[in-house]
Amino acid sequence: MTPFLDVRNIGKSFHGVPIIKNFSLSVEQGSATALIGPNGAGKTTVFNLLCGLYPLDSGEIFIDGKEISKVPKERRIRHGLVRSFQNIRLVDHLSVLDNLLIGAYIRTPGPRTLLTPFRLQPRNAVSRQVREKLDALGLAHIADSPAGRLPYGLRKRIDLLRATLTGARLILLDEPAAGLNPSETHALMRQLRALKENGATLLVVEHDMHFVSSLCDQAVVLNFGECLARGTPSAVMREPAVKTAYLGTAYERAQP
Ligand SMILES: Nc1ncnc2c1ncn2[C@@H]1O[C@H](COP(=O)(O)OP(=O)(O)OP(=O)(O)O)[C@@H](O)[C@H]1O
Repeated sequence: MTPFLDVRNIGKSFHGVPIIKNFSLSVEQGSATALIGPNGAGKTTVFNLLCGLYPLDSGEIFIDGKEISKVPKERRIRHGLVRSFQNIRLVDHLSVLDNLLIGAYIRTPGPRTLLTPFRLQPRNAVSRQVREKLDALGLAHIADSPAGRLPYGLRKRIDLLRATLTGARLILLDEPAAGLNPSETHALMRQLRALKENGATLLVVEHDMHFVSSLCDQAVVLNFGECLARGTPSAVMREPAVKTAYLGTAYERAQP
């Protein structure tokens, strides 16, 4: 089976220093993969390369069998690639519904539709569909609230819903659980699992290994820009090389 995301031997240097070295990654559709590793390992750089923020020095990236290595960053969304950032990027003074309409209208761009989110045209079928999506998450009651007034956990979920409304098929998540309390984490987890069940493919950078184990089918460990281990989250965390990378050689010496 062709992987949905196929990253082949990518490399990137900054100022002559190799940061990502011959890194490959294969992700099946409808699965969740965690990209983990110690600070400075290169996780964010891999995300930036996937999004097209930096050009690749070497290697290729395919989404659903199509090469996107040279597709400009703003066009990658057409291939179903979206990124949900750790710092939420909602428009605070707009309502939840209007924020979501911005996501939904990215699927149907054009001068006429671009005006619609800002109430310059009558509400239409898209708005009804977006309300239904909110309702399905049990969030219909916040549709008309200004996004900026919501608690952080709800803003996070709206940000994720907006990303999915763009027609996203591959969602990159930057530390989704950071800053959430346990009940917010649980609600976000449910939303992410539902996305997976509906066929979305998730790639997650996350330090919370409990979250990773609950959500992800595979974990890929990056260290100094290279793949150190891959497998199920629990299997990779048992690997001595991974423990050493996270905790230093002192950890290994302390083991019986
Ligand atoms: N634009 C850039 N120019 C120069 N060096 C960079 C650039 N982006 C990243 N780096 C360097 O690349 C290395 C990897 O950084 P990156 O942010 O990808 O790591 P990370 O695994 O995401 O770390 P963390 O978990 O701390 O966020 C670091 O040494 C960083 O300083």
